[in-house]
Amino acid sequence: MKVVFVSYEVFPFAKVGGLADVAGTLPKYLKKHGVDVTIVMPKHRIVEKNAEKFGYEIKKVAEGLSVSHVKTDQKFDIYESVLPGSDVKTYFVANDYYFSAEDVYAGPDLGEQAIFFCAATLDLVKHLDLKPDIVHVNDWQTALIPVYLKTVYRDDPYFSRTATVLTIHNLGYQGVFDPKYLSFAGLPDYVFTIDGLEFYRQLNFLKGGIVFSDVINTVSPTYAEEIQTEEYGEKLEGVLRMRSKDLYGILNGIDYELYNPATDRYIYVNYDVNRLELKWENKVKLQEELGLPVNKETAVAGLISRLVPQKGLDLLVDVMDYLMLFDLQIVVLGTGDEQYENAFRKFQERYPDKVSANIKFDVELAQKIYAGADIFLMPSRYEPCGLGQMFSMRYGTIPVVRYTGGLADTVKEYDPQSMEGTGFGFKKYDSAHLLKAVSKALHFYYREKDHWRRIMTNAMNTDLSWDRSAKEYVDLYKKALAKVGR
Ligand SMILES: Nc1ncnc2c1ncn2[C@@H]1O[C@H](COP(=O)(O)OP(=O)(O)O[C@H]2O[C@H](CO)[C@@H](O)[C@H](O)[C@H]2O)[C@@H](O)[C@H]1O
Repeated sequence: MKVVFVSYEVFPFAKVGGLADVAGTLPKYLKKHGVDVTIVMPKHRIVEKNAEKFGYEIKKVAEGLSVSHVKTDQKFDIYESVLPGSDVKTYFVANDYYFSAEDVYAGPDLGEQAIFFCAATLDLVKHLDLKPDIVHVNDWQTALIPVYLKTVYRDDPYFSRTATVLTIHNLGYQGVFDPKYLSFAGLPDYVFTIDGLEFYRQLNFLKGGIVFSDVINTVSPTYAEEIQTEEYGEKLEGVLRMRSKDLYGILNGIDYELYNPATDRYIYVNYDVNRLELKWENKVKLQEELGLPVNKETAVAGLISRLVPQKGLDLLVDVMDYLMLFDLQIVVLGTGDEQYENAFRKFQERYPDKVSANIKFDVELAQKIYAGADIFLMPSRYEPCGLGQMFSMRYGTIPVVRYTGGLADTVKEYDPQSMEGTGFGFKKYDSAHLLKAVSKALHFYYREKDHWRRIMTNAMNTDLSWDRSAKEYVDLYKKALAKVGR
């Protein structure tokens, strides 16, 4: 089975959030399950900058290609590389006007960029003669591809046997633009209806993907259910309910080779489930590096996140002063909305011995926190899957989460009777409940050390690898093929 996997972010070429992790890992595991997969992504400026750091080469394989259907004179080149740690070919759509901003989501015009990328991807597929059985697109930036295929390419024999799969990593980002982009895209007017891409008189790219893809999935079973409700549906619950027969939930995994405390080259000291004492050496080194008082006994809670409303940070901000009454250090790593960046900076000023606010994007420091912290905070308002809690469990760092979406599917409340469970959490979106969950975790950390060890062991022994989920994607591809009569 031939799959073209399309994503706006792919780690390590360019990463902003969890989408990049998935796009940089799932294809490797699909390959292990016999799928012939090729990745396509934009050649963002950062891609070349990351080459040396992450040890890959990138070379031009075609140039000056026109983009079909789009009303533009801009041409594109194709570059090629191989996903590090695998033999998965990766192709890049290169255009200096659209993809040369410092930041992946800056650039001249996100709407035009996405349109250009989607249309160019289909030209790239033909130019390289990739003959895909499946085009697998991810999130709104790539969601127009199924729209193109089911409209202007409808009668093109090259794609007549190609099925489409849309994975929704985050319904909170839909790509909503002025209707005038439709003519720029060269898409027919008839798609601009309530059953198509129209969304409150605007154009909604993700909605296009939901309507036109053969099958759709989200990144956890719980989130697949939640998004069909008003509370989590982000105004798309109606169309998602209409497609519910074709809507699935497949839990993400994490890269077990890259994220392994026994071999991770970014962390201070390697360890595993049988050498947990070494984990605390990571804590001490982390405290030193961040200028916090060094004390192996003190509980350290980490938070690594895009600093946006989705992540439930208002709950944390709300209870920070109370949390500071505990013997607890809090290490934050993130960038995002100014209000949260400033809030955490202020807490660091107010509690310099207890709070370390690292307002930056730093993959190495992230690993050091996953390894060095005792507790990982993830009180999300909603969470399609969440990778942070999985990385932290793999490193024996106990998650404290709000049980929503993928957090509910991956973290199990610890039960001291059965000694089963991998973390602590709460359901109601309320800061008092977060406070209670953190104090429960601290109770076990300080007073029930045997139990704490057991929770760490349970967390580290949980299977969060991609193996299981990659197989589910293969089944999903088969369902998509059945939809096009194959
Ligand atoms: N400042 C920083 N420095 C270094 N690393 C940082 C960082 N800020 C965040 N990260 C990293 O970015 C990733 C975040 O992934 P998540 O899945 O937890 O959330 P995100 O909302 O981005 O992803 C969306 O897509 C994924 C993939 O499907 C879903 O799991 C998730 O629920 C959905 O919201 C992690 O690898 C984390 O370590």
